[in-house]
Amino acid sequence: MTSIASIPRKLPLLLVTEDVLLPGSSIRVSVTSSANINMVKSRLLSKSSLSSSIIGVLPKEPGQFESDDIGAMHNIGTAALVVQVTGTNWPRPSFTLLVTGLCRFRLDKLVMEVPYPVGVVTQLDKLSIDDEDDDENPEFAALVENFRSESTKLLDMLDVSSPVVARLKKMLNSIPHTMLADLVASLTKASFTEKLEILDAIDLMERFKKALPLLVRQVKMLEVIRKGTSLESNPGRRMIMPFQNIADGPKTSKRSDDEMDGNSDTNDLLELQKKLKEAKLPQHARKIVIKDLQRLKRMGPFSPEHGVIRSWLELIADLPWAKASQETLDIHKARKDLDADHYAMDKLKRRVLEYLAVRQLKNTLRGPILCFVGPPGVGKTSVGRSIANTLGREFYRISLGGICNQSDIRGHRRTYIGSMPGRIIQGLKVVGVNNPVFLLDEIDKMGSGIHGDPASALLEVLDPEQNCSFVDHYLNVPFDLSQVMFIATANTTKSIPAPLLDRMELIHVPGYTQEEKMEIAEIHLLPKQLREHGLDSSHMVLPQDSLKALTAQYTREAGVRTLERKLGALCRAVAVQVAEMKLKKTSDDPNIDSITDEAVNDMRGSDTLDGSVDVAPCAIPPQLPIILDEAALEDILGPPIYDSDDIWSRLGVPGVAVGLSVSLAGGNVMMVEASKMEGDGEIVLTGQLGNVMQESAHLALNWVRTASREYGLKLDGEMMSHTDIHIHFPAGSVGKDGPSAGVTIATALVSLFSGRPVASDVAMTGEITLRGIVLPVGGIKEKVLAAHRAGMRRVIIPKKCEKDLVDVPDSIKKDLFIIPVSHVDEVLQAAFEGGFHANVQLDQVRGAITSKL
Ligand SMILES: Nc1ncnc2c1ncn2[C@@H]1O[C@H](COP(=O)(O)OP(=O)(O)OP(=O)(O)O)[C@@H](O)[C@H]1O
Repeated sequence: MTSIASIPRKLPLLLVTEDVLLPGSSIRVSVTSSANINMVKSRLLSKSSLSSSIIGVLPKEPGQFESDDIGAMHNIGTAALVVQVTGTNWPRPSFTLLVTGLCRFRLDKLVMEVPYPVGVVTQLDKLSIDDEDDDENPEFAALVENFRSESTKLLDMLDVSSPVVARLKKMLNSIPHTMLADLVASLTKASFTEKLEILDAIDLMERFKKALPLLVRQVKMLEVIRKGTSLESNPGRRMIMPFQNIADGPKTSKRSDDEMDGNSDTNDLLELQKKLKEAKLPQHARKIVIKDLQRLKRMGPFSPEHGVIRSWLELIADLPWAKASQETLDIHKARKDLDADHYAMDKLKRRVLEYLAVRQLKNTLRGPILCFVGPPGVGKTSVGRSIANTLGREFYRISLGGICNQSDIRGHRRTYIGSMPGRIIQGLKVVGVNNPVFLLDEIDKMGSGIHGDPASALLEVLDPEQNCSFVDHYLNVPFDLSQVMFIATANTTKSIPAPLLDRMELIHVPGYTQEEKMEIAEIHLLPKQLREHGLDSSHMVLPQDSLKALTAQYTREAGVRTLERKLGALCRAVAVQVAEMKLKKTSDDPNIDSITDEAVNDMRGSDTLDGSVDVAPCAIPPQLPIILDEAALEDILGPPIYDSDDIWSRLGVPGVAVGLSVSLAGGNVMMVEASKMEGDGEIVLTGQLGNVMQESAHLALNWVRTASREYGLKLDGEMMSHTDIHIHFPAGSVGKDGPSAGVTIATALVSLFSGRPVASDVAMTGEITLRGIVLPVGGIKEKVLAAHRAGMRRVIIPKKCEKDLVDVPDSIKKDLFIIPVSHVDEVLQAAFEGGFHANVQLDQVRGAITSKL
């Protein structure tokens, strides 16, 4: 049976209420309690050695099956080999184990109780069969003899076409008596207590004495049935399957509790059948479902496939095959709703309305999938939600960030343990209608692993030609997704696979200006936060100056998510004060209707509150509304995190210039610091620069070296060979790349070698060539906004990017002096106070080059 000589001293324990496993026999155990599930997951599903498949099966009194109560454990159990694990993880974990008993053990002590019990055990039976106990005791010998002859009778009455019976029949005389009693007892129909007594009989003689009456009873019962029902004509119906422990005999002998179980199972099945009927399945699905439902009815509840087929049928019954929300598409209402929910975002709103208008006219969903691209917190997800609201459709967000398997979209095949449907089908089950708005969030963050590319599965989902018959691997029946409206969001388009990108219409949602953020905070975020904290404007006022300080000094982001969080923190602080005031009033006058004690407790995180205790004494109770001035902000949120002055303090030193960059989080100002020291002519670049940025730094240095004579810089070959140049980009832990810092590095170097500081109110962006020509770069709107946020007055941009300024709000353009340039010389003229004059002859040559561009 097994090649091991002894069982491990420590065994993970499986608590079984359904049956008693006797050594030599096999049973199926359904695993549903949390301790047993934990044991299966951590011992059986994750390990594969033989010793990890040996577990201790401990019988547990049937009445206590709901709990994992360790106290209810029996102290004698059966060490068992787990032969098979089947089951599913979805919709809830449920496994069935096929276990074969090896030998008895005594539980000495528990060494672990959670997440599943592990005990130190003493083996009670031998595993080897060669050293038989001698049968010198005549009484014992007679008992065994009697037992063998009754066993022969029993086997004679069983169906020999069963391989198990045939094998036992052949082996009966050679089965050692140490195993005989257990083996034959497991064939008989006996109660839990009767079998437990056999398990507890450690002494062999006692074991035979306990097993013999059960055997005799079984033989007699079969004889009666045989006579009464002329079973000779149909012997096959009396089949007993020893290793499956279905020692039921003919159907007529079924116990009444079994029948009850059967009935409840039948009721469940009837209910499932009814649900399936109501689900109005399409013809192609109905055929498959009927077939599987028939199979399920024929199957016993312990069959390994039972749980799998049942979960699948339940999913089919829950899916919205024919259920849809009533759509209410009214362009005027849509415009109103979008305006009411979101400030600014004009371009996005316009495109969304166009999209909806075309849908209304054509009455179809075919067309590009809208993809909102922009930094975090600019409202991409919430616009998706507004679209669903205005259309009267259900909204469901599918987060794609980090998924890297095709099965996340398309599901696992049903043959896998723990298989489940993909996120699309799961979403449909949750919303319960077949025409929701699905927001595919963070489509740019999908990875690609060894188990297939999720992007290719998504292609099928988004393709109107194919998605009317989308096949999820788990469902394995086509589902029509053509009524689902998909909207995607992304922070960048760089990491979206080209075929997916091709299928989507990109709508860029840029970051907000300081003023826009303040408007959004005032109109949307603050009222929302007040509402969520049970407050209103009669409790709290945030003056304009405080709001300005909050946006400028406590947040630095393209969107408004941190701003919303900070407003939430202010509301929480005010809520505590208001609650305490009300509580104080209540304790003074119990008739005053007040906020509940629990609410105050919640806000303070305190466990108890019994009237007089715990209320922090308010020296002077604040007057309502509480006005949050800048000092109050500092009290609640701590000192300002961003000081717009810090950038100024580092300027005004030769070798420092301010550049502009864009990241996923929006635009940023970026300092470039250059310094020189004695050395061997090396150039050192620090600040986690990518390859393109490093090349750009070398290029800028070479341009400065070439142009040094014309600008009168002390930078000849002799000097360079004794000088090291260090260029640093602060915020060294943040990776940076791209060519757009070219002009900033060149300016910082010219400033370093000329000893003249760059004007402190100038920020710049642009790529340069070896000849000093300034090339266009991306992200102009974000960069200009970042410069404005940082308090810069002048922004140098490549001339070819002038057209991108249309996206910059007029209020910002009015505040800034934007200088378009085509050559580094123009950059230098603008960047240094009073300009930076080159030699006239070279100026003319350069003028000729740039005019040709
Ligand atoms: N223009 C706006 N008007 C009103 N509220 C806004 C606006 N922009 C953003 N918000 C609010 O900011 C919060 C964050 O927005 P949301 O979660 O939609 O951002 P997102 O762009 O989807 O971010 P992510 O890329 O991180 O998913 C929401 O509460 C949203 O209502």
